Amino acid sequence: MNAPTEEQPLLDIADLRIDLRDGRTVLHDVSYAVRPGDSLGLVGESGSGKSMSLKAVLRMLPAGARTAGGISFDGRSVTAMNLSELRAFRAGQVAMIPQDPRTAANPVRTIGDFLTEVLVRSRGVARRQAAEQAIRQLAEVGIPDGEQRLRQHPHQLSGGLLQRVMIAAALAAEPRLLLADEPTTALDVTTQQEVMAILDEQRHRHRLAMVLVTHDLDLAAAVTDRIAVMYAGTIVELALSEGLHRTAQHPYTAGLLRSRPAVGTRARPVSLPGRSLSAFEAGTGCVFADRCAFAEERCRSVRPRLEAHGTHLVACHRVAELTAAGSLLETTP
Ligand SMILES: Nc1ncnc2c1ncn2[C@@H]1O[C@H](COP(=O)(O)OP(=O)(O)OP(=O)(O)O)[C@@H](O)[C@H]1O
Repeated sequence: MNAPTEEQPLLDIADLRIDLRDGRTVLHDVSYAVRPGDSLGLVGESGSGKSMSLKAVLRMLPAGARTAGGISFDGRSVTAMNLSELRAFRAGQVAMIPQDPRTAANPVRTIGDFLTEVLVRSRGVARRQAAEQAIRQLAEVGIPDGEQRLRQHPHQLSGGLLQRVMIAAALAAEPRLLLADEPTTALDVTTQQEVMAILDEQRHRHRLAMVLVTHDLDLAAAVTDRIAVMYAGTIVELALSEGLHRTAQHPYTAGLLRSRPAVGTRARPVSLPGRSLSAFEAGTGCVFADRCAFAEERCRSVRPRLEAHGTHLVACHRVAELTAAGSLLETTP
């Protein structure tokens, strides 16, 4: 279950909880670790807290939000960093790949300005040298005509090209951790695959750790080592990505898998009943109890903890009996 290496975690999240200014809890009991070069997918429906948990790492939460629990990077507490430490952490250790490159890019500035700004301003690199470096970085993400691209504005590039520019910009600062929040959802399907392949290749080449937020279990399984399935502000299952589509142990993970169109089978997707809850809407019991076909009395009153079951971590009172009979994906209530 742990990453194949015994290295210390680069990012270590322990019992993270976030309450908004109005008192609503949006994240609770979230723990995971990512080691250097390791990648984790945070998967779940809308509102489950995936983006919030990335924003917490960067300390970019909505004003007035309160954080409890630990977020440490390379052994240092992110929550305890002062402003200049935080600025250095954001500029040099961690990079965010945005969801929609068009919203993230400044429309009036050239791609060249965007890519060279950090090098010229913060690192004192000469403009010509910074441009040459930017051209090399563009080539690395599959943009061969960099010299010309540097003179262009964001609207002159397709969404796919612009997202490659964002990846090049993220890598320019030589970060150790990439945070990617639905990095391909704003792109068309074929472009999505190309951009994801480049991100994956670059991540491996530079041995970067990555946390990838997505609602797409198959995408997460293809490019991450482990997957944390989130529901209502918490992790309900954490397991190795490989084989998760066969070995899901939490009823929510199984439901997510059943609800997606599976390539190569005749099985029809079956939607999860009801709607996804946010953390503050969940009661005292299991966060998934209202939508779970297997829920019984204790599931509605006592919250299960995320505990080891085989090679998975699972938060379900009934995990042992549900999985005893074989694959949960075949089990009907
Ligand atoms: N800026 C904000 N102010 C107040 N509440 C917010 C804010 N951003 C998110 N929330 C709330 O926090 C909860 C978690 O949202 P979050 O964006 O982390 O979910 P998500 O899993 O990333 O969903 P999506 O896939 O839609 O991005 C939701 O209930 C959401 O409404």
